[in-house]
Amino acid sequence: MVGRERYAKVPSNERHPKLDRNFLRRLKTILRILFGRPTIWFLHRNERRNSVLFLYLLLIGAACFNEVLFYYVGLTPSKFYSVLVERDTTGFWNLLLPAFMLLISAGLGRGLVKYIGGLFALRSRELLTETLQSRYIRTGVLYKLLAVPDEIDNPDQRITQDVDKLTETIRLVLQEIVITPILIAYYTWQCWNVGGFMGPLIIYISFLIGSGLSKLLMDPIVDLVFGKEKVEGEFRFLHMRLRQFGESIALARGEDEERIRISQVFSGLLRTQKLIVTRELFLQCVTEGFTYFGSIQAYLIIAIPILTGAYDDLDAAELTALISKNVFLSMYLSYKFNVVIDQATKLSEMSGYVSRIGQMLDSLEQVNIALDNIDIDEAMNVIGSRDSVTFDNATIETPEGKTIVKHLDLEIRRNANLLITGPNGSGKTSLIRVMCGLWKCVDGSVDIPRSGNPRHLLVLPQVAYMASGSLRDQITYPSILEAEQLSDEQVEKLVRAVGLEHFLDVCTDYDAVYTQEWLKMLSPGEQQKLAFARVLFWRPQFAILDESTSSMDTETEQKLYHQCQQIGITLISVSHNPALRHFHQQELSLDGRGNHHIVQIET
Ligand SMILES: Nc1ncnc2c1ncn2[C@@H]1O[C@H](COP(=O)(O)OP(=O)(O)OP(=O)(O)O)[C@@H](O)[C@H]1O
Repeated sequence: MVGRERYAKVPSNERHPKLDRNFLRRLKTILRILFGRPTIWFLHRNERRNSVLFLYLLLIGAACFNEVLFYYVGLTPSKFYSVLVERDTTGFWNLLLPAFMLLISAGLGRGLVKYIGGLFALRSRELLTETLQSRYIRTGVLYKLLAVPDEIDNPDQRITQDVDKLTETIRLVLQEIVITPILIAYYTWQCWNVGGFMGPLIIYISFLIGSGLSKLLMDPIVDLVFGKEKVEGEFRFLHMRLRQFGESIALARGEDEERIRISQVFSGLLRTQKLIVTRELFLQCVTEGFTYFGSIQAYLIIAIPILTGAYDDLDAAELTALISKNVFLSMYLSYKFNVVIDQATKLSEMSGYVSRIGQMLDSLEQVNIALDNIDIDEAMNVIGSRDSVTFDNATIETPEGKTIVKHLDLEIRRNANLLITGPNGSGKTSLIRVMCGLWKCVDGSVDIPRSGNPRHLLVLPQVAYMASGSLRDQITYPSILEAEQLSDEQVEKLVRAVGLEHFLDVCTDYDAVYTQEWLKMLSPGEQQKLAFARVLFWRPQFAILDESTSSMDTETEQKLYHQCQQIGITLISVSHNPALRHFHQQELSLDGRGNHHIVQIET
């Protein structure tokens, strides 16, 4: 209950992510997924979380080492100035080899930091994606999240794209957040030593002005990045629909209409992107402006002690070397402050992604907690059962509150097939949703064979679902394990039984995996036939056929119904086809206004 209260309100209508407490809470949740909870011993049992932690520590270690190398690279010019002003040939040659070695090491170090950073981002993506998927693709969650459109927009985009972008920005921010403060402290101390307190003071003041300006310019970008990701999702969704319904659109000559709609969404997307680019221009101008100012600032800083006589005792070579060293130190210090400002841009992008992933995690947490606390069957008013399907005084409504049926008392015993009829929209499929636990009764209960086992209850919808997989997988769906047991002879027997023998010439490899191709290899009627092979394979106690033979030729339809009867499968059919009536013993007709009528069918 505590957990439920904590996640009680998912701000689904939240549109403007801010760097506020909500952002920090969500970031904490995401970091916990990546690194786990902090423990006394630092490390925990989950190997993959350990590896993210290990990669992160390695990244920080490599980045620190690289900074040490960079420090020596930065001091090298001052040494060259010193020997060149003195015209010291031996000193010059002695400097050359170590300088080259240093440059090569620094180059390698930089590459290594990027490489480890890449591995860290990849590992983080793996953990975050798998966490989201395991919470999202779960009984009771997937349908709920997709069925309520306002719950979460484009979950697919959040998992496939936003996670990737988030882990990339997290890598950059987490790397700099540790390294930059250490470097700022170190270079401040060094600058102070060379140029006195005025040096760091000037740099700090210019940083404060710069960061104030960038904060001002950053806030609107956060909103825009968030909005852009949403429109990006809509744009991709419209293109996905084009691919999915290409034939229907072509038959209706709807291409112009589709293009106009997509162009409208795309224009909106471009407008948002243009705004982001424009706003980022100002932010970039401030950032870059401060970078250039840093180079002049370095000379201003060293001018103070030189012109006030603090270094009058140095000769020309020593003074040149000192100027060069100071220029490097103060430029690098200002550069590091610019990195801080730059991180602000990264943070603004990150908050957009944290918000989108965080929202999804919140919604999933809320649904998952509800599922964990409640017995699903009981929550759906579906009681695990005996040998029949029973509606006991069941009143069913759509989620919008439209009454489908009131006070339904009905028992479907084994071998007493039921035909559900009624006009379109009267609620025939809704009854099936209730039988499968997707919707719940508002009153009364439904008693069905224990859900989740295709040997007890199998449902075939009107639009056959072609799973991604092999021919073997299609037949044994939803069980991959069963597919591994299915022999070639069984595959051929079942495919022939549903009247698809010609397909065996097309699909000769029963283990070849197809995804989209199923929709092109088989017509809608053939897809229904292949889906029906599942009924013959599983031989369930009850099969719910929701117009699942409507596209088949009459001969095959009759043959398959006859076969089910012979095997002893109890059928619950939704159909408008009077030729199927004689396969049933009773008929439930709905009128669409909440009334129903049950009649026994004479055979
Ligand atoms: N996911 C949903 N969320 C909310 N309401 C829904 C949903 N699906 C269907 N409905 C509503 O429930 C009513 C019944 O729909 P249902 O699909 O059960 O009808 P049906 O009798 O199977 O229709 P058809 O004969 O056209 O297949 C419809 O009027 C529709 O408005």
